[in-house]
Amino acid sequence: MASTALPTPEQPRTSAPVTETSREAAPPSVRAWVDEIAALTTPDRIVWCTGSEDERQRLLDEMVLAGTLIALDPALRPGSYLARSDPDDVARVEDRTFICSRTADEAGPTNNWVDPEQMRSRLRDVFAGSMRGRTMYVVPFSMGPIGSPLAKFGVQITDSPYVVVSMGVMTRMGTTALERITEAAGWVPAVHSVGAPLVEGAVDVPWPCNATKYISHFPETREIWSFGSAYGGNALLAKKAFALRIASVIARDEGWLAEHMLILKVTNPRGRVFHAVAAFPSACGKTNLAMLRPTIPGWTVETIGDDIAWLAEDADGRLRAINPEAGFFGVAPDTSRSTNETAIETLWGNTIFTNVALDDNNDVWWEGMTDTVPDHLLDWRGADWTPSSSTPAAHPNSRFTVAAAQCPSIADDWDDPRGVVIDAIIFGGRRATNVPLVVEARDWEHGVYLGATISSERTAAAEGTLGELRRDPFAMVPFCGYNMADYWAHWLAVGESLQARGTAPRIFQVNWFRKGENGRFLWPGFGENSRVLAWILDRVDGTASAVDSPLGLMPAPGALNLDGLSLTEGARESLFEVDRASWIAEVDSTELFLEGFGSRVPAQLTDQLGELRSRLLG
Ligand SMILES: Nc1nc2c(ncn2[C@@H]2O[C@H](COP(=O)(O)OP(=O)(O)OP(=O)(O)O)[C@@H](O)[C@H]2O)c(=O)[nH]1
Ligand SMILES: O=C([O-])CC(=O)C(=O)O
Ligand SMILES: [Mn+2]
Repeated sequence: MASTALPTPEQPRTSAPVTETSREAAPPSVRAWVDEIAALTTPDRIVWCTGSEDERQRLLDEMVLAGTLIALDPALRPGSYLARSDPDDVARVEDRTFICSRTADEAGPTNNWVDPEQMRSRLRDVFAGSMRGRTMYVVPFSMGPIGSPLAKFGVQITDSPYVVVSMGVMTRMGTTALERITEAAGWVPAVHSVGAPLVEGAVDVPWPCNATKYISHFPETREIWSFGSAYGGNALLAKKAFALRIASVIARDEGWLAEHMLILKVTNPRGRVFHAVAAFPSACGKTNLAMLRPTIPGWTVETIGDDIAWLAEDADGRLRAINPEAGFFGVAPDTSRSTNETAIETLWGNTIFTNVALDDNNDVWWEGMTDTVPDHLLDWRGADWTPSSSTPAAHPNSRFTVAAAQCPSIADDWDDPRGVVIDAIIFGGRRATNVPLVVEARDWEHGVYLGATISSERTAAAEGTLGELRRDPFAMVPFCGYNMADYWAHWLAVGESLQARGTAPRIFQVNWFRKGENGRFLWPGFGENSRVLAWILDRVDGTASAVDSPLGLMPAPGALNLDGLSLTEGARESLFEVDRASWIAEVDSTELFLEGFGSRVPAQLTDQLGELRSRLLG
C-alpha cells in the first residue's frame, strides 16, 4: 500500500496540492465528486487518506501540536490520547438531524423533515468556503468486511483530522477500501465540515465547530451532509448517518435490515453455540452486554459488535448478521473492572478518549472507573477538579474510540464475511417501572409489537432532558431514515418470509433498569445479565420452561438461574410484576402513539395492541 506524504504546514497554502497515488485508485464518480466538493468548500489542500499506520501517526502528532489531542503517558496507556471537545459539542444533536426525503410523509412523524431542495440551498450556503485555510481529507471506507456480500462502501470528506483518525478505528478505511469501490457496486457520499473556516492569519482553536449545525440525510440520493459538529454520531458519518439512517432505507429497498443492535456469540455448558442481537437505545447497555462476562458456570460470551448490525436472509433462509463497524465508540462513565472488565482490558492502549478527565499521571479517569476517587484531576473541560467539585470530572457522554480487534472477548467469527446466523433477537430500554426483567414474544408479530413499543428514559447520548420517558421503537427513533410505520411493515414482511421457512429467530424483551420502592435497581445487571441470556438461549434450545402472562412468556418458577445471587427481599416478584392498572395506562398511551402514524400503521400492530388489552382485562 502506498503511503501518502501529508503536506507539512510549510507547503504553499494556495495551490491545493493533491496526493495523486490514492486519487488514481478512485473511480471517476468519486474523483468528480471530490472536485465538486473542493470547489464548493475551497480547502487549502486535499489529502486522499490511505489508512496507513504512518498517516495515522502523523495526524495524531499534528493534533497534539495543535492542542486537539493530549498524549497520555505511554508507559501507562501506549498510543492513547485525550480529546477535549468544545463544551457545546458533546453529543448527537437530534433537533438538528434532518431526513430530507421527497415528502414529509416519507420521513414520518419521528424525523425532522425539510424539503430536499430547500435543504440543498441552505447547505450550499453554509458549506461555501467552509474549509478555507484547512485540509480536506478524502476518507474512503467499507462498512463490513471488505469483500462481504453484505458490506457497503462510502467516502467521507472531512476537514477534521480527529474525524479521520476516528474513522480509521471505526471502519475499514483507506486505499484497500478505495480500490474496491466500483461504479457498479456504488458508494455513499458523505460530506462533513466543522464549519470553521480559517481566514488569513486566524489562529485555530483545538476543537473547531460551529453553533449552527446540520446533520442532513437525503434518502433518495443516499447522501449525507454534516456541518458544524465534530462529535461522534454527528461527524463520524459511517456510523449512525450511513450504517443506520441511509442503510435503513437501502435495506428497506433491498429486503434486509440495518439495526441499532449489538451482536454476541454465546456458548452454553453443552457446547452449543448461539448468536443473538439486541437493540437498546443509546446509553442503555449495548456495549456492556456485548462484552459481558457470565457469572454463571459453563457459559461463554464473545463479542461480535456493540452498536450496529446489518441482517439479511441467506440462501438457506436463515437470518445472518454482520457488524459493519471495525471499532467501538463506547460510553466511558461507569466502565470499570466490576461492571465491564472486558472494556477496561480493551482500553489498555491505542485508544482515543473524548471528554474524560485527566489525572496527575497523565492518564484518564471517569466517574465509576475506580472505587477511590483521585484527589485531583483536570475535568473534561481542562479545569482543576477535586472530589468536592460540584460538576462531574468526565462528561456523562464521554467516550472511548478503540479497535474491535483489541477486545479480548472478540469472537473468531466477528469479521466472517458471511455473517453469523441469528438465533434470538432482544429488545430493551431503560424503564424504572412496568417492564419486566425478561419476556418472550408469542411469535414474530408480537415481537415486532414489543420492539415497536419500546420506551426508554432519556440518557446523555443525545442533547435533551435526562430521565424523561420517550418512545424509542426498535431503539431506532434517532436513526431510522424513513417513516417508522413503514419500517414496522418492513420488519413484518421480513418475518413473514422467515416464518414461512421456519427459520425466524425468537424475539425477547429485557429491562435491566427496573427500580424498587427505595429507588434502587432491582436487578444487579452487568455480568448477572448472563442469567437472563441463559434463559433466553435455553428457550431457543427447547430446554427452559415458561409461563404465560398478559405481556408474553416469562420464566417458569425455577427456570431463571438465580443460584448464588442475593436479591433483596421480594425482588424476584417485583422484577416480573405486571401491574394491570399501569399496563392499561401504558396500552392507552401506546394507542395514542400508534395513532400518530395514521393509516400507515400495520394492522398486525393494532391487532397486537387489542389482544394485549384484552389479556390485561381478562
Ligand atoms: N444498572 C445497570 N446499568 C447498566 C447495565 N448495562 C449498562 N449499564 C450502564 O448504562 C450506561 C450505558 O451503557 P452502554 O453499554 O455504554 O450503552 P450503549 O447502549 O452501548 O450506549 P451507546 O454507545 O450510546 O449506544 C453505562 O453507564 C453503563 O454502566 C446494567 O445491566 N445495569
Ligand atoms: O452516535 C453517537 O454519538 C454515540 C452513539 O453511539 C449513540 O448515541 O448511540
Ligand atoms: Mn455503545
